[in-house]
Amino acid sequence: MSIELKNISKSYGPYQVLKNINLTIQSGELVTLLGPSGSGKTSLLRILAGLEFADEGTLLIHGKDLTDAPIKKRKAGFVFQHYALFNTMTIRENIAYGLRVRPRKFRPSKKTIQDRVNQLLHLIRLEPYSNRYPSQLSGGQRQRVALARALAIEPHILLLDEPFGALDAKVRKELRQWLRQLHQQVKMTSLLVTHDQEEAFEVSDRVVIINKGKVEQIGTPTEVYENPANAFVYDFIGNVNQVRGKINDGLFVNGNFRIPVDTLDRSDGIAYIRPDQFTIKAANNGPSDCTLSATVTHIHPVGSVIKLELERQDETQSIEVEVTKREFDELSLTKNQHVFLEPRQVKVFAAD
Ligand SMILES: Nc1ncnc2c1ncn2[C@@H]1O[C@H](COP(=O)(O)OP(=O)(O)OP(=O)(O)O)[C@@H](O)[C@H]1O
Repeated sequence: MSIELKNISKSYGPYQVLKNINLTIQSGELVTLLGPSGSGKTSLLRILAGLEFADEGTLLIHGKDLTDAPIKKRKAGFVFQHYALFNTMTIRENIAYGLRVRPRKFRPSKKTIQDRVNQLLHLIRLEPYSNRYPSQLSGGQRQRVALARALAIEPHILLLDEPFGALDAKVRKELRQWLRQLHQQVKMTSLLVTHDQEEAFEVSDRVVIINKGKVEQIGTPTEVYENPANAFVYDFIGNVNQVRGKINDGLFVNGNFRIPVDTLDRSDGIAYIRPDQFTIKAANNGPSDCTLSATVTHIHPVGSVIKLELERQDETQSIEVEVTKREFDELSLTKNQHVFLEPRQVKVFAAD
């Protein structure tokens, strides 16, 4: 089932939390809303779920206008950060709950419910735990049960609001991989809300970057990482070096560092360069204007990657660079060594 949000806006009193949101989620896609705290992610999810209503705009699910429809009509499965499992029911009973409480007319037979629960227990890999109570499970296991319970009712769409937010880093990582595999099996149209970049990039088909109630960029994780649409996205996604300078006559200038830019407008500008987008050279034999001259001040090996801190020679600014262990060994870099940094990719945006 596809989801289409068209020109969705929402205010609480004078405060506009969502501004003209347009988003289409294809059938079977897993899309993540990623943004800082207070950017409007949960508000958008709640509008989709029918827990809130938009002031303006349209919501279509599988082409059907459900903008003003109540929760029931949307056939959404939810999983929230705080698993609301029923503590007095076993895992099996928890998963079966949504089907068992249906009016008699719509309730599947006992056998059908049992088969569905068995299938879901298998899917979440908790068959041996089916007769335990939630308090006898770990936090990660409980969230898997919450997901099975959401899927039991055969929802048309799945809404996940920081489902792993309350779990520790290692468990989160395991559950991310598990969610990705699970999604490949069930192919349910899903919207995940998170402020965890790694989580968003690891599990999603596409990511929606949202800030102050506005969509900043929509794309695959690779598109968003490699080609951020604007300064906010550059800053928000991954580590980045910012070099502040002036844009004038089609050139961005900061000290001895000059980069041609598309605009002829005069303004302050910021050049963004990711730490892994530098080529380090012992001697400057490239076009000198596009190269930063710097001295190595710190060397931090982090697994197969070496993080370097360097101090520019023409300006007071430290630059972060990441190289592979192999590059590092080939260059035989040492502390206090003077090198030239040639950015392979730089993007300049006018400073606000
Ligand atoms: N019922 C409400 N009444 C008034 N303001 C609200 C209400 N719900 C949310 N807000 C405000 O709307 C803004 C967006 O909130 P929302 O929960 O959608 O953000 P979020 O991106 O999900 O944040 P977080 O990551 O911290 O959960 C916030 O400033 C919040 O205070």
